[in-house]
Amino acid sequence: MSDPISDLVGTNAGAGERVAHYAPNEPDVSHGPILYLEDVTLSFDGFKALNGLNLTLDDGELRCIIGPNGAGKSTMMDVITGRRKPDKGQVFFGQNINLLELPEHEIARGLVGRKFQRPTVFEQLDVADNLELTLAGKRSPWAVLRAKRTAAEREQIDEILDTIGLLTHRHKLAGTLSHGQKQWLEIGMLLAQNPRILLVDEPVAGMTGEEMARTAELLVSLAGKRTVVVVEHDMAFVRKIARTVTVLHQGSVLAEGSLSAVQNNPRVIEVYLGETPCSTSPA
Ligand SMILES: Nc1ncnc2c1ncn2[C@@H]1O[C@H](COP(=O)(O)OP(=O)(O)OP(=O)(O)O)[C@@H](O)[C@H]1O
Repeated sequence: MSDPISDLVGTNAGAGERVAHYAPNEPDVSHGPILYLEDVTLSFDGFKALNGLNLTLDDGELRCIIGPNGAGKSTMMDVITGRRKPDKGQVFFGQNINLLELPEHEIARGLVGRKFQRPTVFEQLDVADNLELTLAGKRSPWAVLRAKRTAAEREQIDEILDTIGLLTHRHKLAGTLSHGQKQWLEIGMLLAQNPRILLVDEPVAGMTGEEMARTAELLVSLAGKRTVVVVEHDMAFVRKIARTVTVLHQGSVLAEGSLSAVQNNPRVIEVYLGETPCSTSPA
């Protein structure tokens, strides 16, 4: 009978130690966290956009990241996704995968998915074809149109359509969707790549109140199965979904904890000059 451990590859221990094995993309989350950033610094022409940043995310949590303009939020996401390499520091996925050693395209494949603020769907393809394109890793929209969908692909597409609430829109051209529906489709396209961590940048900018509420439900429903990181300025939305909130300022963590704890933190209040996140109306 085959031993499941011996089917896996990779080891993170020296000779004589008890050896733990992991498949190449399988993070060791036995201690809880799925992402560790330690003392990460990244400078642009001597200016430290990230300055000794420490951040730990637990596997399956939903984390909101807030911070004033220029705090380093986008740069942090660039580092986590491998788009930029820091000058200094460590970035680990689980305890065993050094993200600094992986190119961006490998990180995107099953490890970390990133959704940028503006939706980038294929407007001339229908909703299901958009999902198929990312699911199958097919190289072009033409390949999707030509190739026949397998039963497994159909099942996966249905599951994602159900998750993002677009089952009844499967045959609609993506270009005809509302802004909110395009954002959900793009989240679905990320899900099709099956990332363990989802980074979502300002998901509700430009959405109606109803779309915002559905987006909150969607992101909350994704946590648990995946780790979800939401970078958001809209405090009404953060209030709807927040568990743990991290406040970035000048490239490092200023405060972290429950939303009410960070809102009442004098250093946070000072940084926001009494505006958001402390003076927005209750949800
Ligand atoms: N390519 C770059 N070259 C020079 N400076 C940069 C570059 N990218 C970012 N910065 C600077 O680094 C700092 C952090 O920028 P970043 O975009 O990460 O902040 P942010 O928190 O995402 O801000 P915002 O909320 O406005 O999007 C800012 O002062 C910004 O001007």
